[in-house]
Amino acid sequence: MTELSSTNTEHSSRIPAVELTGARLSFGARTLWQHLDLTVEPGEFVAVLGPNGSGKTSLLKVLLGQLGLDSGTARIAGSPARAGNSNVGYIPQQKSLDDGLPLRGRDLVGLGVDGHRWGTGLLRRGQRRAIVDAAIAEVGAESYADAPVGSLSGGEQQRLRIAQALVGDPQILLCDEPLLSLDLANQSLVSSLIDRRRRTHDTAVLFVTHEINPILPLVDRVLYLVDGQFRIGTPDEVMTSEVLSELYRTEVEVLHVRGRLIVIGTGDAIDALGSAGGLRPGEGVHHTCEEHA
Ligand SMILES: Nc1ncnc2c1ncn2[C@@H]1O[C@H](COP(=O)(O)OP(=O)(O)OP(=O)(O)O)[C@@H](O)[C@H]1O
Repeated sequence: MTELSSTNTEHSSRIPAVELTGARLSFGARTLWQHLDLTVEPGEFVAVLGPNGSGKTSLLKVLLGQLGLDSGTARIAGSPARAGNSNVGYIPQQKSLDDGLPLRGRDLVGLGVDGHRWGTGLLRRGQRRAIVDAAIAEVGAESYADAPVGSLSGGEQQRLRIAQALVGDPQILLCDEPLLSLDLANQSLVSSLIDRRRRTHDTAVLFVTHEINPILPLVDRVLYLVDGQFRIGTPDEVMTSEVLSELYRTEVEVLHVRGRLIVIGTGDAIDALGSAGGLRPGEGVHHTCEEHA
């Protein structure tokens, strides 16, 4: 397998937010990915792309300590990946919250406090409230934080989920398609909240998406998974006709149209969305690229 890899030299002396070494994950006879080496530096924004079933969510589950690797290691901020790690914030795939759910916005955010670094039950009520209020303010959700979550729009719910993921002050944020079913304005708002967090707190971001165009200006590197193969590199290294044709083992064309990339020939949802790229010259491309056999 050929893989591209790159390192962010700017941060090279710090403990990586994520380190996967020789990682392999399979279910039964099917190997989702193997020989995966990925180091994500603090403050780095990595987009995880690939067709349905390529193992993107499973990768997040490994980092969340919910799935074990078949071989290799997964480390978060220098320690083995484990469940309940307060260094990890997680924004799960968006599911609309039930209308009748007896939960206010601030209760949803508060769930992120429990079991985190402050320890369950150790916080005084006032401290807990201050932490939750700060997270709500960080995403600008003050005006609806006391409303039942089921009554809120998708964009409002998503802001609260981000607050919930950030309330534990994580060093890494794992996002599973956080823009799904949001309109363009909310996609932009949610992406910029996540981007602001990594810039102000040096939080690393692993962002699973089928739609790279809305986040392309933010992306440092792409991990592109297809049918057991993968490539890692900057968007302009990975999002090319040559690399994607090799990955998909069929002719794939990447077109630059009005500042976006349109990918033709992959036969998956990315085609239908008419996106999967959108390189803007000079943005987020500061890495070197090496090839490994
Ligand atoms: N616990 C499990 N047991 C067996 N197979 C599993 C398990 N979890 C995931 N899989 C399979 O592994 C494959 C990868 O699943 P995963 O959810 O990681 O893909 P994905 O790339 O996130 O897909 P999508 O883009 O559709 O969300 C799928 O074929 C899925 O059915």
